[in-house]
Amino acid sequence: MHELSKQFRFDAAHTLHRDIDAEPSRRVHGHSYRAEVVVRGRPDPETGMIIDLGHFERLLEAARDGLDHRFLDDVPDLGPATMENLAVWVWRTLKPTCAGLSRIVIHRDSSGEACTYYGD
Ligand SMILES: Nc1nc2c(c(=O)[nH]1)N=C([C@H](O)[C@H](O)COP(=O)(O)OP(=O)(O)OP(=O)(O)O)CN2
Ligand SMILES: [Zn+2]
Repeated sequence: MHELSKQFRFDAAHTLHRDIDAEPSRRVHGHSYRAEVVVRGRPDPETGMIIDLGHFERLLEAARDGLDHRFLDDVPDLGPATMENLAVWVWRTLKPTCAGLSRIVIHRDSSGEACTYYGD
């Protein structure tokens, strides 16, 4: 069994209601994110690939389009724009087209934070 991964970056703004550092979090502010998408499977014996990385990149474009340079508070079905919810949103967006989807990791590199979602 193999795992193959590809990443995309997006920059987005949001507000967040929380009980610590509440005031700056409630103001509109932005983050740079890196999303890592992992698929799991056996390479096709003829192609030697789980999925061609060119196809993989095109599938990921749908998720990137929905998040990059967006106000995340307005993204349908996201809920509070936490890394947890972003991971679920990317999973739900890719699941119908991305066979063998195994996990989504949302990174915020500037602060050394990451959240991983393995599906339900
Ligand atoms: N469990 C989670 N907790 C928090 C999340 C999250 O996604 N999941 N997100 C936030 C906020 O986005 C908040 O803006 C982060 O604030 P803070 O950690 O104070 O960091 P900075 O805004 O200073 O980070 P930079 O990216 O370096 O500007 C809070 N909690
Ligand atoms: Zn934030």
